[in-house]
Amino acid sequence: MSGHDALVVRGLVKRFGGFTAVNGLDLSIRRGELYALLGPNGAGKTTSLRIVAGLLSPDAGEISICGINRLRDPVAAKRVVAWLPDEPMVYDKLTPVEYLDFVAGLWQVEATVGKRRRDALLETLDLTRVADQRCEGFSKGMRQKVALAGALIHEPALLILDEPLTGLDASMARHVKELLQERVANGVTVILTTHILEVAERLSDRIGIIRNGRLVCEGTMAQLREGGASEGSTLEDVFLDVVAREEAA
Ligand SMILES: Nc1ncnc2c1ncn2[C@@H]1O[C@H](COP(=O)(O)OP(=O)(O)OP(=O)(O)O)[C@@H](O)[C@H]1O
Repeated sequence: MSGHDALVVRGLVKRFGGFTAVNGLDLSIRRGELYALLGPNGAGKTTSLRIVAGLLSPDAGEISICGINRLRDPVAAKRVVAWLPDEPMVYDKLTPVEYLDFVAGLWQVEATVGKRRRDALLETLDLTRVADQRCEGFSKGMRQKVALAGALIHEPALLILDEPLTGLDASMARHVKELLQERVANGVTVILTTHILEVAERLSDRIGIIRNGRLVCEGTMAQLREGGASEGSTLEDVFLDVVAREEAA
């Protein structure tokens, strides 16, 4: 495995009883890349990424995160990765400031550094005006942004987001997209799943499509078009074409 890649996954398998949700997944994602992992419902995206984030154990396979073996050195791997689920949990009784200070403390971020990062994240995500209000009255989108700030406070090298834009209004979605692009410009690797294909098309450097727990197609938008789609086709056209071809095979 290459120590230079943000993520290398080889032969990943996950079974739930007799059902194989991830079936020999291979992925290589470079540092500083924004990678969109797409696939139909139930394709195995969340399961695969939960394994990478250390929340599930695989039945087979190898995972390297920034050169760290995920399975052999889980504590070191956990320090460089952040996982944001589609319905993140934030503590209702805490304010965003208290929540971010708490998370920074868990990661043992030095206090002045943590405060600087916290204030910058609150500003970028347009949360400053609610920074001292308890999260209990917050909308889903606001909670998602607080959780995203929490995921970033220890400055992970690899950020994995499951459906980060679902349920966000246009302005909130823009803040999140800008934050992700800014992180990627600074060398952070971002992997996201989304069913909003225009977002994947516009934001990502590369796109992978999985079906039945396997990678069936991967590349830049230009490369995906070369794979048979007509000139000017959108990611939605490519995606539907790939899935239809796989189903027919
Ligand atoms: N804990 C579990 N127990 C049993 N089956 C599971 C479990 N978690 C996931 N699965 C099954 O594994 C398959 C893959 O699920 P997963 O959530 O990874 O798909 P996904 O690609 O993220 O789908 P979606 O786009 O709908 O979120 C599905 O058939 C799902 O029902």
